[in-house]
Amino acid sequence: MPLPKYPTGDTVMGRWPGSSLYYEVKVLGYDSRSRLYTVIYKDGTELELKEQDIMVGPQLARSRSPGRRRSRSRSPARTTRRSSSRAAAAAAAIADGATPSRKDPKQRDALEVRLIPVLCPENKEEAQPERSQGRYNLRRRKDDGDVETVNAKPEPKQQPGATTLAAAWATPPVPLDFGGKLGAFFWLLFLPAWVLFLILQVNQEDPSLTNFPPPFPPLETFWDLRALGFVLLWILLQALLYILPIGKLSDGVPLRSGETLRYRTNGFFAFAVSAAVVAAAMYLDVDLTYIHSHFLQLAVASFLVSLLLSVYLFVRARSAGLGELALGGNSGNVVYDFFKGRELNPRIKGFDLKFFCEMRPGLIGWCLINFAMALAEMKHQGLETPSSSMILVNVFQLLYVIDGLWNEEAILTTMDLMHDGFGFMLAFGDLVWVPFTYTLQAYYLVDHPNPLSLPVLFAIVVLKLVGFYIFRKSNSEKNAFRRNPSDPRFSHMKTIPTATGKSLLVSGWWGVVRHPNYLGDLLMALAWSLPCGFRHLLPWYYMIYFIILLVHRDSRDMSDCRRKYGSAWDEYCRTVRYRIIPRVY
Ligand SMILES: NC(=O)C1=CN([C@@H]2O[C@H](COP(=O)(O)OP(=O)(O)OC[C@H]3O[C@@H](n4cnc5c(N)ncnc54)[C@H](OP(=O)(O)O)[C@@H]3O)[C@@H](O)[C@H]2O)C=CC1
Ligand SMILES: CC(C)=CCC[C@@H](C)[C@H]1CC=C2C3=C(CC[C@@]21C)[C@@]1(C)CC[C@H](O)C(C)(C)[C@@H]1CC3
Repeated sequence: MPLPKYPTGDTVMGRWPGSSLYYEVKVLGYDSRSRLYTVIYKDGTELELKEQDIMVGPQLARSRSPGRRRSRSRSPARTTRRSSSRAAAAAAAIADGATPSRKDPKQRDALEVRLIPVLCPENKEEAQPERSQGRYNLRRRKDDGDVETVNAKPEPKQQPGATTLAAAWATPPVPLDFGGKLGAFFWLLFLPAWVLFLILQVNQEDPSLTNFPPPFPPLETFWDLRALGFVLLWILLQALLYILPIGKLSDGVPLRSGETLRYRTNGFFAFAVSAAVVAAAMYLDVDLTYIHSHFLQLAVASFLVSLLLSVYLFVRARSAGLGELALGGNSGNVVYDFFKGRELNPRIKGFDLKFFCEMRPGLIGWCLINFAMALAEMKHQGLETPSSSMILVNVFQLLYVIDGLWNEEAILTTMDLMHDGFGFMLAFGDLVWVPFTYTLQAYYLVDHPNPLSLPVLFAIVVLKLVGFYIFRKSNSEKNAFRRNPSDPRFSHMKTIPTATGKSLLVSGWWGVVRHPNYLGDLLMALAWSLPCGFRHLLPWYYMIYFIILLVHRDSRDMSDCRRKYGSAWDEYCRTVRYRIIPRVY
C-alpha cells in the first residue's frame, strides 16, 4: 500500500484545477485506494488532488506572513452524495434572492452544488485535461462563513495576503505579450516613429493619405532646449503637487507579499492648481500657442525624458526583490523586459513613479495642450471664440480627464496598476503617447475647421453622455466591489467565488459584458472623433487605435484572469458570453 508523500496537517502547494497556479493548501487526508489527497484551500474550498498536483513551494516559508488567514482543518474524506433535485430546489430558492442560512441543510447543499460546474465544465476544452488526469471533487467548506460568499452574499473584507496568494508561490512562466521578443523590438522602434509621423502628417495642409509620407523636416528643428525646459518644469510642478501632504491617502490592492501600498490620490487638487498656474501664466502674457508651434520639439523632449526614465527603471529593477517584480516583463530578454517593464511598483521613498506618470504630467498635460490648440485655432482662423467642434473636443476630453482624476482611487484596481510592470511601454505611453497623440483631434481642428449643425452637435453630446455613463458606472462598480465586497449594494448581486478569495461579479454591469468599461470608453472615443468630420482619416486615428488597444487589452486580461482564476473564470465566461459589445463581440 503506497504511503502518502504529504502527511495530514502539512501545508503544501496545491494546483487549482484548470489552471497552472498553485495555492497554499492544507492536507486533510489521503485516500490510499484512489491515491487522492483531500486538501483545503485558504478560502475554504476542499478538493481532492493527485500527488503530481501538489508540491512543496520554495516560497512557502516567505508566505507564512503574520497577516495570513489560517485555514481550519476538518475531518478528511467526508464525501457527501446529494439528491440533485433537492439541490436544484435550494439553488432556485437562492437564485430568487433568499438568504442562505447555514442552518438550512437544503441551502447548504445548493451552495456546494453551485460549485460543481466549476470543476465539471460543459466546456469540453477545459474539462478534458482534468478528467483525463483523474477525479476532482470540489466541496466548499461550510463552517466559516463562506456560505454567503458563494451566493453573492457579502464577502469577507479581503485580508492582506489572503487574496493574492496565488502568484506568490508559483510564478508560472507567463506567456510573452506584444509579439514576444521580436514584437517588443518592433514596438520600441515603431511607437516613437508613429508619433513622429502623426505630428508631421497633421501639420500638413492636406493631411490625407495621398500626401504620405509627409515631408521630413531638417534635423535641427527637432530639438529646442526651451521645450525640454518646459517639459521638465511641468513634470516638476506635477511632482511637487503630488508630494504635497494634501488630499486623501488610498490603499492599493494587496500585493503578492501581502503588503498594501498607499497612494496620495490628490489628482483633482493637482489639476485645479495646474489650471490656476496656467491662468496666471496667461495673465502674465505667456503665449500658450507656443505649444502648437513647438509641438514636435515638445514631443521630442518628452520622448527623451521617457527614454531616460525607462533606462532608470530597467536598471533599478536589477536590485528589486523577487516579490517586487511584475509577473510579466521578467523573461530574461533585455529588449522585451525593457519594453514591458520589470518592477511592479517602483518607488523612490513614498513617490510612486508608475502611479504618478500615469495620472499626472501626461494626463493633465493633455488638457493643457487641448486648451492651447483652442487658442491656436482662434489665432489661425481669426475667431473670437473657439469653433463648436473644438469646444466639444475640449470639453469631452476635459471631462474624461477630470473624471479620471476625481476618481483617481479607481485606477488602483486597473490592470496597469495591479499587474503591469513599469517600463518603456507605460513610461512612453504616459509621457508621450497620451499628451501628443490623444490631442490630435484638437490639433487637427486648428487648421481644418469642421462646422457642426445643431442636431449633429446634440447627437454627439448624447453619445458622449451615454458612453460616459456606462464607463463611469461600470468602473466604479468594479472598484467598489474589489475594495469592499461586503458592501450592502452587492448583497443581491450574483458572484462566482474563486480560489484566490476574490469573487467575480456576474450581475450588474459586469454581467452584461466582460468589459462594460471598454464599451463606454469606445462610445466616448467615437464622440471625440465625430466633431472632426469625415474629410480625413487622421482625426479617426484615436478611434482605430483604441479599438485595437482595447481588443488586445481584453484578450491580455482574459489570459491573465484565466491563469489566476482557472475554471472559475471559464464559468464566468460561459455565463457572460460577450466581451465588449453585447451580442456582437
Ligand atoms: N483612454 C485610454 O487610453 C485607456 C483607457 N482605459 C480605461 O481604463 C479603465 C481600466 O481598464 P483596464 O485596466 O484595462 O481593465 P479593467 O479595469 O477592466 O480591469 C480588469 C480587471 O478587473 C477584474 N475583473 C474582471 N472581471 C471582473 C468581474 N466580473 N468582477 C470583478 N472583477 C473583475 C480583474 O482583476 P482582478 O480580478 O485581479 O481584480 C481584471 O484583471 C477602463 O475603463 C478602460 O476603458 C484603458 C486603457 C487605455
Ligand atoms: C501604445 C502604447 C504606448 C500604449 C500604452 C498604453 C497607455 C497609453 C494607456 C494604458 C492605460 C492607460 C490608461 C489611461 C491613459 C492611457 C493609458 C496610460 C487613463 C489614465 C486615462 C484616463 C482614464 O479615466 C483612466 C484613469 C481610466 C485611464 C486608465 C488607463
